[in-house]
Amino acid sequence: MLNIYKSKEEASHAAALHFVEHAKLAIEAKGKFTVALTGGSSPAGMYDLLTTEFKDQVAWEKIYIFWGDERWVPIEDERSNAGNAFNDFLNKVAIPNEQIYPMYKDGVSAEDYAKKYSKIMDEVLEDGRTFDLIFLGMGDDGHTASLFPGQKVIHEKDKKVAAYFLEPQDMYRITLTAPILNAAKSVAFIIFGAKKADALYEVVKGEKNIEKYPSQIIDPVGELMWYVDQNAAARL
Ligand SMILES: O=C(O)[C@H](O)[C@@H](O)[C@H](O)[C@H](O)COP(=O)(O)O
Repeated sequence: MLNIYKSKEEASHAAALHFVEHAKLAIEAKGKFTVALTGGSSPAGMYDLLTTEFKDQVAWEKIYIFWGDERWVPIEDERSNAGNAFNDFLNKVAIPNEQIYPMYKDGVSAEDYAKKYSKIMDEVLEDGRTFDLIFLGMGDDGHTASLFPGQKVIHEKDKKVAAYFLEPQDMYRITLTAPILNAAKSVAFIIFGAKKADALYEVVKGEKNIEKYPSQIIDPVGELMWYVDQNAAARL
């Protein structure tokens, strides 16, 4: 369901509520909530609300945090999705450290850690592959997670987690793959800003072309929610 909000603040509030409500349902049903965070700057407003207005509404000790993708850089690096999430969110709520699984580890290769991350998912997720909730951002080129236009990883069907060298960014990326993203009980896109308007139009209304617009791949067995502001939705 595509929800268009007047501002990114309103959209962030709705996305934070999505987190709180899905956490409550999952914890009531099975005593835990597994979520994969997106990277990028779009979740910042949601994190701010989860650590203030909504902080007392979540049983943080029952939450298990993964990531949808990561740049293969140390957590201290300003480009690190995990590093940013710790600074903006995880250092401010009481999730047990052993329930937070950064998608990066010093001293191992991205490829080896992709295999290890897949094993961690086997241990923590009830069937090794289904998240209760996955947040995704979208680039102005239509990528999501680290599924970038023209990259072979878009078509990965076997590995749950894949790592590869992303030429245009001169860095390794590690990412959940389409089968895992689409196995989720709930997927929520968070997309703001006019520079995303063309890509969002192509992803939602354009011709099917997952090579060019990988976000089109996202079609989860569960619900798909879009939290977008009117600037990003200008062409819809
Ligand atoms: O590691 C990453 O870059 C992200 O996971 C990526 O998929 C991000 O969600 C989009 O690039 C949007 O980024 P912004 O939210 O910064 O626009």
